[in-house]
Amino acid sequence: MNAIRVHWPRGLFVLDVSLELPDNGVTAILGPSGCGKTTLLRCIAGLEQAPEAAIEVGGECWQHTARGEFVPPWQRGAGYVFQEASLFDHLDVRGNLQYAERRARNGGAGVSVAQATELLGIGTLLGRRPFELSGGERQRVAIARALAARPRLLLLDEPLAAVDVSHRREILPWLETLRDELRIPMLYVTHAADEAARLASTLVLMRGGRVEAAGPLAATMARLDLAAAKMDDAGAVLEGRIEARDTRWHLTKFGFAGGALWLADRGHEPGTAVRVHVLARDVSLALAPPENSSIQNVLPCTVREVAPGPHPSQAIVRLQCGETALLARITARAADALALREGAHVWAQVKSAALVD
Ligand SMILES: Nc1ncnc2c1ncn2[C@@H]1O[C@H](COP(=O)(O)OP(=O)(O)OP(=O)(O)O)[C@@H](O)[C@H]1O
Repeated sequence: MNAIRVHWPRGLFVLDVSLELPDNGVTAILGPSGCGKTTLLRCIAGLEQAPEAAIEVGGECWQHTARGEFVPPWQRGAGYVFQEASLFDHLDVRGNLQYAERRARNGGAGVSVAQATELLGIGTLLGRRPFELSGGERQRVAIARALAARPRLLLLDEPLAAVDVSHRREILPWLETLRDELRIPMLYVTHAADEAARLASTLVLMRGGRVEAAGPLAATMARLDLAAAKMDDAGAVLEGRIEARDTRWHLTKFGFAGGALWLADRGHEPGTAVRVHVLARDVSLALAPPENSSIQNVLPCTVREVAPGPHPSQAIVRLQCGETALLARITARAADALALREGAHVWAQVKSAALVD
């Protein structure tokens, strides 16, 4: 476990965070603009010196203000990837990676320049200078450079914020590869729930300088007591596998602990482990299995909780579908008409769901 405690009043804004983070996998820090995500990351990296902090990573103390300890950023072994790749323009890609490798600490994760190059698929770019790269390529090089410094912890501050949608699609699979193949814990700052849904195993929700909630991704996303449940992109994350493909209709069957959904086929072979993000606004409810409906995906569920939605006309419902939580956003009038209460049996109609890619 890594322990992070930071208290920093900055005028009207107070960053007040106390977190325990796992030693592996991706922890997403999700929150609206201005909630303190970047300041927290910069404190962990040592780029900011909070007046009251205790930061311990991988058994090393990086800062302990009460004991007067502050390890400077270059001795921390934290890899940092910014929103916009800050590469050295006078060096080619190889030179950028070698620079990082020369500054690598002993004892960090064992990733050589060659491995970082392969993990990010940038072998053909090594001779190019940064101005000869696309936005997505620059960001992949920036991530490889952070890895070549053999970090103990990889800090990613909205690495996809400055790239367009097609480049996001290009970079995300590489981040998944890092997550699956390296044993470096990653802290991934974002304000996009779908990025967190795709990459993270742990979710930290921040609001107004504080941690609103932290815990396993799927369970935290399904909580109705958090502000995130009232956002337009509120939804549940389902983990499962591709079970079959219907090539005639270009559909694929996704099975999870609770049932199965038919989704648009993205070419995954049966057996592939995937995640699906089902937005609450795409789920409607019925008391009996609907007949003659255009909706293909209907799941038997039990109501666990009904809470007010983002607008007084709306309600948000947490459902249990087998072992899996689902969220539905419906009108408050419909919730009343269906007499939805905890324990009620309903049929959830999933209008649309997407593999998170
Ligand atoms: N140098 C500073 N002095 C005082 N307050 C600051 C300073 N820099 C940032 N802030 C304030 O700290 C708060 C948190 O900023 P921060 O950049 O950490 O938020 P964020 O969640 O990363 O936002 P975004 O998603 O927009 O990047 C903001 O309210 C900001 O106005």
